[in-house]
Amino acid sequence: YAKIKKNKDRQLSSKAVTIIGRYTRDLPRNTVDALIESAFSVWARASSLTFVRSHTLNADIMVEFVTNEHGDFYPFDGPRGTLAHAFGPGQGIGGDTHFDDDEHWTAGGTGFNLFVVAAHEFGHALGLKHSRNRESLMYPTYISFSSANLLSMEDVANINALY
Ligand SMILES: CNC(=O)[C@@H](NC(=O)[C@H](CC(C)C)CN(O)C=O)C(C)(C)C
Ligand SMILES: [Ca+2]
Ligand SMILES: [Zn+2]
Ligand SMILES: [Zn+2]
Repeated sequence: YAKIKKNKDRQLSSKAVTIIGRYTRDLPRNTVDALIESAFSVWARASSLTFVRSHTLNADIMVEFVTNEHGDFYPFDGPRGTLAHAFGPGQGIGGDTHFDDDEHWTAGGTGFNLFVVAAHEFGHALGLKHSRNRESLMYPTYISFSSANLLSMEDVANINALY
């Protein structure tokens, strides 16, 4: 029974992801898709989570690039300052992740690394809070990580405590 139960839980830890609205103009569309996908794979590798790309509007995690006031109570603030935000798991806006398109998004080099920021945001979308440790991906300020070991031991322990 325990095995079946584990598998049942495993099914529950599959998340559908839809990217909506205008993509950032800083990067080619397929680069954005690839960076978002690799940000999810950071969490999939460290847990039993799986992510499936969707095009429905009721996916678990809706991803979009927006600026300033954008329909939730957390308007963005122009260039720099807040880079992005994500809502914890739940119905409706739960899990949704917004990137401030007044930032300059990059795949490496000058600007803010979309892969790193997305991995942080998806941590929130999966239910993680901030960490006080600078080596944690869930540290509240942007650090251009070496994408090698993005997750700290604490991050891995925390995601596995949830799923
Ligand atoms: C460069 N600007 C920063 O470092 C800003 N931090 C952020 O924008 C956080 C995202 C980073 C960590 C990817 C917001 N956050 O926690 C979203 O879940 C400030 C520290 C200025 C707020
Ligand atoms: Ca901003
Ligand atoms: Zn928002
Ligand atoms: Zn955060």
